[in-house]
Amino acid sequence: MTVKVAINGFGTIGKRVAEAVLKQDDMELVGVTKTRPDYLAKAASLRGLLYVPEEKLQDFEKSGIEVAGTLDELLRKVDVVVDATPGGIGKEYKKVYEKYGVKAIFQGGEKHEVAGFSFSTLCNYEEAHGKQYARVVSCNTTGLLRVLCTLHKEIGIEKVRATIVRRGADPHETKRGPINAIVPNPVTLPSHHGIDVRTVLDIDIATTAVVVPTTIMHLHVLNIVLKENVSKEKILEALEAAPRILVIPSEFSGIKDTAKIIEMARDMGRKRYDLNELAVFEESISVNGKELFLMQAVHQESIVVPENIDAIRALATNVSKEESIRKTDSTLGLVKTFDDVLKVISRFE
Ligand SMILES: NC(=O)C1=CN([C@@H]2O[C@H](COP(=O)(O)OP(=O)(O)OC[C@H]3O[C@@H](n4cnc5c(N)ncnc54)[C@H](OP(=O)(O)O)[C@@H]3O)[C@@H](O)[C@H]2O)C=CC1
Ligand SMILES: O=C(OP(=O)(O)O)[C@H](O)COP(=O)(O)O
Repeated sequence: MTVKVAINGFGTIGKRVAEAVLKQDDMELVGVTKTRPDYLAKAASLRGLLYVPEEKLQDFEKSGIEVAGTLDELLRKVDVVVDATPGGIGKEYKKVYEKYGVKAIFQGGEKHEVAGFSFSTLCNYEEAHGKQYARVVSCNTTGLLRVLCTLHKEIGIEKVRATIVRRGADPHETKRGPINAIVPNPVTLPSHHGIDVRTVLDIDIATTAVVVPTTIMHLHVLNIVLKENVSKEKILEALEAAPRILVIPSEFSGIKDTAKIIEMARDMGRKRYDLNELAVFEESISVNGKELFLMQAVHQESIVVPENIDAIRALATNVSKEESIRKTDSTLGLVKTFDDVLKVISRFE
């Protein structure tokens, strides 16, 4: 079965999910929507994929950008819509999705209640089968859950305390900051990230967050109390066996910060230097009895893309979790180990 997909909101997340859908042999990208007639709208129009809300038709006509139809027309043609509009707007669109009986996947900027089900592949893929709505949790929550669900399943987690160092803006965002400050975010504790984790995984977790002047990645400092004493080897074994977690051997690789991780993605030839994998610094993993510390980096613009593709399958098909991960990760070219990274980089021309 081919799942017909629409993307409402062709921005940072939407354009990446659209490209990922195009790579799936069991999905068809029917169209994407734009509200502003800019270069991305023009590019989508050249592919015959551009749909716009009815009240915006005139703006596109004036700009000479040809549209394939209205958002309502697009929704009549599809099985699933991925809503990647700015946070809070998806809630308004839900009424339209309901009207056309189309399944919808929302993003982390929406509240859990909008979908009533928050999704993270490694944690709850199977529970999504047959649902009408799902919300792919935000980039930070996706990064946290990849590690936490893996360790909870393998060893068991008693308690998590974490600090999220958030990037100030995405690279294209001109009007955000800070430019020269570290901002408590929020100053009253805890931050929303731990609360968001609990919409998927019922564990004792509390998080704090600060925003810093960088655009490329978030960084998490995790302190996890496990249910039993562990060794560093056991943690490494669990993380290396899990999909979408890339352990970075900082010592010999020379990769000791987020700038170097992004340089690695550039050397790999990743489009827009995307890194769908969660990057865990091997050197940071330290264990004392049941207590584990580690640091990990999240490429905020791309980490949720594989989860969106899995969410489409989980809602609209009977494909198993393992098969969906296999299809998604192989089509998007995800790597499992640092040796795989080296193999990709060594293909330089
Ligand atoms: N950026 C990030 O790091 C991450 C974001 N998220 C979440 O993903 C969601 C989308 O964020 P992001 O991609 O960054 O946002 P962007 O602002 O980059 O993209 C949103 C797009 O939606 C379009 N849009 C705006 N208003 C409307 C509307 N009323 N109807 C249809 N389209 C509209 C805009 O394009 P135009 O108006 O030109 O058509 C814009 O390009 C949010 O919930 C966010 O919290 C999740 C993980 C990471
Ligand atoms: O950090 C993010 O989400 P999160 O902190 O809610 O996990 C996303 O990158 C979106 O962040 P923004 O709301 O600062 O644009």
